[in-house]
This record gives sequence, C-alpha cells and structure tokens, in this order.
Amino acid sequence: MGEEISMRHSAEWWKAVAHCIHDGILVIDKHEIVRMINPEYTKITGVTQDIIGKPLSAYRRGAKLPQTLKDRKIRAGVYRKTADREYMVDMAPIILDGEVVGAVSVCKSLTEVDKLSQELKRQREKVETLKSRMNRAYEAKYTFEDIMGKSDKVKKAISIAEKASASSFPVLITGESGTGKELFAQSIHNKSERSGRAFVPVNCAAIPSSLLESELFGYGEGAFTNAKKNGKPGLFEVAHEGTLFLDEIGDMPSSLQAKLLRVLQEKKLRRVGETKEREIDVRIIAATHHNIEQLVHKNHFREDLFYRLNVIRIEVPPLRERKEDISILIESQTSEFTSYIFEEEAVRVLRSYEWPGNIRELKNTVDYAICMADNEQITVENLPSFIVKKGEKNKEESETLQEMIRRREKEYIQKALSTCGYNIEGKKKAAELLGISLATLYNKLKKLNM
Ligand SMILES: Nc1ncnc2c1ncn2[C@@H]1O[C@H](COP(=O)(O)OP(=O)(O)OP(=O)(O)O)[C@@H](O)[C@H]1O
Repeated sequence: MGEEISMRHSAEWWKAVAHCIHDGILVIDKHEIVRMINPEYTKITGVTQDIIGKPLSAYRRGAKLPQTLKDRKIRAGVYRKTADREYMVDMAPIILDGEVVGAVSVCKSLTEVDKLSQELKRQREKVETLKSRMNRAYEAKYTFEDIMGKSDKVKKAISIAEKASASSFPVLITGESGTGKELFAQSIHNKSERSGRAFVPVNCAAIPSSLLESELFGYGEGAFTNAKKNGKPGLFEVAHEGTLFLDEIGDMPSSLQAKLLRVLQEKKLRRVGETKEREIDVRIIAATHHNIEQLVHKNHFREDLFYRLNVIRIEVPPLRERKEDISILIESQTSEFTSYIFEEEAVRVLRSYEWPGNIRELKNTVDYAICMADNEQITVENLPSFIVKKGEKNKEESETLQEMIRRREKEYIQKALSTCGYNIEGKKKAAELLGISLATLYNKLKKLNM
C-alpha cells in the first residue's frame, strides 16, 4: 500500500515537473497509449488532454513515436507541419531494466525556434560589428610604399620583408631605435593575407612585467582581485587570425619567454587562472633594438625562443649607414609643405650628422627647421645648433670629393666678395683676386646659388 502511494506520489511529481517545462511533451506506454501530455504540448500542437488514454496512431496519423517503440532509435529534429502549425520533434524510447516501456516525444514550436535563431543572428551580427570595430582599432596604416629609401641596404631589407608577407612564418626585425622596425612590421601585415584582420602592437618593455602576462594571454573569471567579472581576452586572442607585433622582445622577462615559447609551439593558450585551452592562429612579428645574439649569449634571452622567432630575419640599417637616403627622407617629410626647400648647405650638414635617433630624429629635425624658417628656404641657421656643431665636425670626413670642391669654392668666393665688395667694382676685384675672369665669376655665383 505504502509503495502504491509513493508510486502515485512519484507520478504526480513527474507530471508537475513536465508542466513546468517550456517544451511540449507527450508520453506513450508500450501499447502506444498516450499516458501524458503537458500544457506546452497542447499550445504547440493543438492536441488536447482528450487524447490521454487513447492509442496515439488513431488520433495522430503519421506519428513516428510508435516506430520508436519498435526500433528503440532516438530521432532528433523531426519536422512536423499541420494546417496552421510547424514544429520540431525529438523522440526517444523509455527503457527500464533493458525493456522498452514507452516513448517520449519532445517538441519545440518553430516560431520559438525562429525567434531564437533570429536572436542568434542578431547576436552574430553584433559580434561581427564589434570584431570589425576592434580590427579598425588595431589597424596597420603603413605599407611598403611608405618606406622611403633607395640605398642598397634598405632595398635589401624591403625585398626580404616583401617575401615574408607571402607566408605566415615568424619574423624577427632588428635595428636601432627609430630605424623603422614598426613601419616594416605594419607593411608586412598589410601585404599579407591577414591584412583584413587585426595588427596588434605590444611594447614588451613599456608594460610592467607583472601585467604583461595577463595583457598577452588574458585572464579568467576571478583570476585576481580587481579582475573583470567575466575575465578578459589577452592580446593574443585579439590578434587571432591577424598579426601580433611584439616590439622590444629583448626586454621580455624570462618567465614570460618560456610561456610565449609554449604558446608559439602549441598554438594554444591558457588564460591566467584558467585551465581551459584556447586555439589561436596568430602571426608573430618581433622586433628589438638590442643585439639579440648577445642577449642569447649572456643567457638574457632564451635560445629556443630566439630560434622560434628568428625564422625570417630583417635587419633595418641605421641612418648613418645610408646617408644617401637623407634627401629622399627630407623630401617625403616636407611634401606636406610643398614649397619648402632645404638649401644645399643645410642638407650637407644633415648628411654629416650621425643620427643616433635615426629617422625619428631626422623627422623631428625637419619639423623643427620648418618651424624656425623665416621663409621657404631652409638654411643651416634653421637647424638645431647641436646638429650643426656635430655635423660641422664630421662634414669634411663624410662629404664626397665633388661636394668638398664645391664647398671650398663657395668659401673662397664668399671670402673674396666680402673683402672686395658685392657691387660690380667689388666683383671685378674679387675675380682678379681669385684669378678668374668676371664672366667666370658670374657663372660660378649662379651655379653655386650664391
Ligand atoms: N624608411 C622610412 N621612410 C619613411 N619614414 C620612416 C622610415 N623609417 C622610419 N620612418 C618613420 O620614423 C619613425 C620611427 O619609425 P618606427 O617607429 O617604425 O621605428 P622603430 O625602429 O620601430 O623604433 P623603436 O625601436 O623606437 O620602436 C616613424 O614616424 C616612421 O614612420
């Protein structure tokens, strides 16, 4: 008797549960008699409680549930359509002690499914918009056309970089500060098949080492105090399918070097405080102004990581080793202010300087000179005095024979004119003093822009 009560109680209990479920449920016993339907079933299919106690096939022609009793097969996503309703049905046998005692059918209104799929579509669009916004925030703006220079050393670096664009191999760019390493990295990304995706630059020297790990790899929920509620993706994840530019890689702490190596080898990462692994597809371009071989030699940089990164090596030459590029670089910098012209003497001073800050320093110097100029002719006086002083010192060593002859000629003529005077009489005397005819003097004044 007690058992009966508990059985009844249990049946009531399951019925109550079925009533709470948001999907339609119909249960038949092993004789195909309908034993239960819930209100949601009525709502979705229009079938009312009258069906209970009756054979299903008699009331629902074409019902596949009796088939489930026989073949014990689970059927998922069966489409049903009546005059005014559409729904999807999942069916399964109910097996107790290895014996089929009935079958259950669970259905979902297609309008409901529709709503969900519309919502999913909306969310997907949202994700795409956010993705493209993020890509724009991490956009590389430079291309190979922006790299100015005709010297052999620059041409060689560009040629290697262009070839690197055709693959996804890691690239290691070395060169002094301000030589254009990031310009090269951006150009490679923009010419590669990843150009539509994010270019994410990280300066490994600028981020405190305690933060660098979570910046790069992200963190999971509650990884540390002040962590965002749902965790945060790291820059590796942001750069997924794009390029991660690890600037100043030589300054990366060694504990992180080990983790970076693991991520590069396995192409998977674990956010800080998480155990779940995430697949990543990121092209790495690393750069450093240090002599990285020396860092490896002194055990400041892991050798295995160095070999991982040093697949394609690009060495960007310092400006002092390609002074023939200075004029082109000045021109490209002044092109916004088309009418500004650097006098030959000013260019010569600039070419004599050693440029420890490389192109970044040259660009700043050109801006300074334009700002200081009284008119559109930029003279030596408009250049920063420390550059003129250092430049003068190096000038004689760095100029070509032709430049030296021209400079000396100018100096002689200038001296003679300032002694004899700038009027016609003075010029005649100056020509005599210099041992040339007056006509030759006029020619030279014109040729030397005096
Ligand atoms: N060949 C070039 N042609 C034109 N502009 C250049 C060239 N190389 C560098 N520049 C410019 O010089 C500046 C410095 O370049 P960039 O930041 O790429 O140098 P870097 O080597 O990455 O410097 P750092 O090591 O300090 O990060 C930028 O404004 C860049 O546009």
